[in-house]
Amino acid sequence: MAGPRESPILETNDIKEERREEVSLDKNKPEDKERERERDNNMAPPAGSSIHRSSSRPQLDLSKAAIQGNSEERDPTILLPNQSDDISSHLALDIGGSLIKLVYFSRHEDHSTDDKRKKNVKERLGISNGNRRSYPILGGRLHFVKFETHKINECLDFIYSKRLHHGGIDSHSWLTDAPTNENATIKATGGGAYKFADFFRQRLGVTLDKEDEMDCLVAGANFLLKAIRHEAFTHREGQKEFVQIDHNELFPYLLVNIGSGVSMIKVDGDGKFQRVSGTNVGGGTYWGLGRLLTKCKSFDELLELSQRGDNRTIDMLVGDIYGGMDYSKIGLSASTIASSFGKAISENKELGDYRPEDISLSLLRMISYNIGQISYLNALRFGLKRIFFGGFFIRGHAYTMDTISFAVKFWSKGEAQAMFLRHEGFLGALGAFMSHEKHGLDDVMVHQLVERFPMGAPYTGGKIHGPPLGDLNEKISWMEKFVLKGTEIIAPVPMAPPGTTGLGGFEVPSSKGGTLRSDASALNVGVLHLVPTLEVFPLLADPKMYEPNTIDLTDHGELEYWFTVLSEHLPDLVDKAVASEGGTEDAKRRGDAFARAFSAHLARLMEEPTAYGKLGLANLLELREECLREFQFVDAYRSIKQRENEASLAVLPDLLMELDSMSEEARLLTLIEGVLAANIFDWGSRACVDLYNKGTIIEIYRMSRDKMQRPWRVDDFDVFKERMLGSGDQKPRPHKRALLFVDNSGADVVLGMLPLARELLRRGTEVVLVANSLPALNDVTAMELPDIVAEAAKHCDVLRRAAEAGGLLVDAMVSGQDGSKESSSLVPLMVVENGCGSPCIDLRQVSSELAAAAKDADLIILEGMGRALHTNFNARFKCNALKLAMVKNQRLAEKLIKGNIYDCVCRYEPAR
Ligand SMILES: CC(C)(COP(=O)(O)O)[C@@H](O)C(=O)NCCC(=O)O
Ligand SMILES: [Mn+2]
Repeated sequence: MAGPRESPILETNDIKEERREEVSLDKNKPEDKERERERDNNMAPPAGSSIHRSSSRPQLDLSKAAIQGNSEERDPTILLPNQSDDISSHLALDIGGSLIKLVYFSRHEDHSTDDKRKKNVKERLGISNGNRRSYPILGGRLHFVKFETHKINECLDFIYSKRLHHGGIDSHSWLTDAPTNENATIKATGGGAYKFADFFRQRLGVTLDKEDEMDCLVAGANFLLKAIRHEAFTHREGQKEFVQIDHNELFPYLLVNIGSGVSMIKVDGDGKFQRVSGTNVGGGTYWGLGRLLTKCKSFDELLELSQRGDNRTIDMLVGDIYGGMDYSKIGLSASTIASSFGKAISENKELGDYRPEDISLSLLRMISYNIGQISYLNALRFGLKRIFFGGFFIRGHAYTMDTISFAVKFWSKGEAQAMFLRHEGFLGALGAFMSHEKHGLDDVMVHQLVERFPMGAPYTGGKIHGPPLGDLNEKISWMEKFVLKGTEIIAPVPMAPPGTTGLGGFEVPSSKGGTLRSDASALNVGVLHLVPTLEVFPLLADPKMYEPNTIDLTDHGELEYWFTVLSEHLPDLVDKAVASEGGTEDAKRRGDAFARAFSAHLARLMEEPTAYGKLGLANLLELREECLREFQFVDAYRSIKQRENEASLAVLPDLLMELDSMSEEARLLTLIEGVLAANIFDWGSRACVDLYNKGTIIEIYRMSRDKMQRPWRVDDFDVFKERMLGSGDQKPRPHKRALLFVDNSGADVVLGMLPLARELLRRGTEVVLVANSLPALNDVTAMELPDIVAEAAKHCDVLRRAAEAGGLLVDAMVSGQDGSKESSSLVPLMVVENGCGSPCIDLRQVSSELAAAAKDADLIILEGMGRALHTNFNARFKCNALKLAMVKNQRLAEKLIKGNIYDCVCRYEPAR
């Protein structure tokens, strides 16, 4: 492979053009002044971030960061207008004795278009930053990669190929056209920051800016524990359980970092810590001794071996001493290790007589127990109850974690708790990254980070093929390669070249027979997307207690069932996706790669459900959409959605006439029935898709409505009706504002939710239609809704006036036809995006637009299985809430409502 100096620089002319445009912004030209002003107006600082620009040190300045881009785009952008020229702060390194850990930040170019809907909504909702957008994904991402230290050249090649030493090839920004800055610095910690300083200078022309290792470890751990929801977990008897850590109760704790050696640090706060102990018996000891004793070629190989080992052949157990008996008086079972390697003294055997597998396991247990015990003693010394273990010795290895947990539990008699970190090996590197003054990361909140698990690796066969991470063609051929090999893929997230350890490589032999998987240390850390505009939905009654998922996938039967459902749905989904892109050869290739990638994710999760953090059904459904987007399927159900919208809009006038002829009470019931009946149009449900072959949309809609019979399986309609219409002479005050979380396109939104919205508007309630930011199945998106509303408004004065008042019909030429001239109130109808691209909704991470709309809302209506049943069924709100859905899955119906497929849920819960 070419050395760093000779590596080609990957750059296209287009990129250069765009950069030039940005660079040429001339403050003296009037049009440029205008652009600059607009940019300033459009980009408000992310909520809660304190903004300073450092005077001299390199930094990643997130102040006035704005998410921009077109929602059709794969990688929308975060624009960092205040980013200084020196962007070497994109990268930080932790160069340890065995491994180099690398954390880097990437971002993407802006291609924003102005969206009138957004501007209008923001004006109405009083959001000042007129152009701030939120997406489930965006251009600001933190990546985690590692290399073996003795392969430092690979690390340098990687840094060079991605141009991380002076900005990053992903960051097609106005900043990166600069030639390599000879004064560029890279933050680095670990002993190698000293040892390899000259090497980095010679090879990359950069200076390593050294940061203290302990400072970095603590900063990294504190960041992870505060900013990432499912970071810490316990591990007992092979079971991982994520622990929710309250920020206010985080300190003090003991941080045990197990690298080559071991450090034990008492952490009392941000930057407040003391190294209280350590041990020289650590990861280096295991690897060093193991290498001598087993002839293994790598740490991971040694760990792999241990998985097939039996330490009883070497360790002296209590039972060996007590004739197979427990020593129960002091609480020791016969299987307890009395003396590690103790059997070797009493037997007349040579090294070659022992199996390397057994040696490796014995060694692993010896070192893990020892570390667990010393950690416990130090926790005891300072009265600490929580011990977090980090460092690459652990490598997500179940046996290691179980052994350490056992030691801590055993010696503390259950008083202290051992916890592990998903990003265990990256504490130092993250801390070094954070050490850049005011790059904004220290202000990041849990809800602003979204972790994604892309296939993403551009590497095969141990070589960097470039272009770097994210290139579609590379990904596809990478997936195809595994077809040719005819191998089962069960580790979908390799992110570093095989030959490095931990994160990657299908090439690494499996611990389980012939299948290919990432090595034993499968770390499963994804890419962290920073989305500063995400917020917690303000109407949640108790955000800390909120759990979006209803179905618990830790139940293995449940997990198996949903995996089968999703796998069986896959061929049909691929057909739709390929057809949506014109059925071209390219689309077929991508479709195939998508199917493989998603199956690989499923298989990986089936093997280890907690591999990507806590797993709920919503995560699985979202993963599928994300995976489609990764292979650039913009909207698989586009044409189905269009067809169903048109068919439904054609019958809307008749429905509205029918409704208008009814009494108030009958109308409300018919409207709710209509919503439930129309929720049958769900292309994610196997049963429903089978139904669609049996008739036209309108026929199915009629059939569904005809079958509506009260009482529904969950039926709170009468309570809702009372709140809406009152009882006797008492007329209740109308709701001020209702948020309607809409679901599917076609009849669902046109014949179900829009007529309900119209009723609310008529009663003087402002209505906000809340729709997806990005497509998911046949769900309607916020981008599509204004056109649908405009069409509907042609047949309805109420909708037209409200949509005009809400700024939805700026361009539409609409004239009313339904003759319902009554109550010409000017309550607005608005559309906001929810910040999601999934059939479900996690209300801990919604768009700032939705959060703003929620401020004045006193009624929310959640519609559909995804939003009201799979997620949020148990959610409680500060305002009145109505949950409406038809259950289109037999198993869910039985489990959730003890009913049957096509049963309905109308759950009304008054404000808490
Ligand atoms: C994906 C869905 C949640 C979408 O339902 P919706 O929110 O549109 O009502 C639902 O179709 C579903 O759970 N499907 C998988 C189960 C099945 O095929 O029966
Ligand atoms: Mn849906």
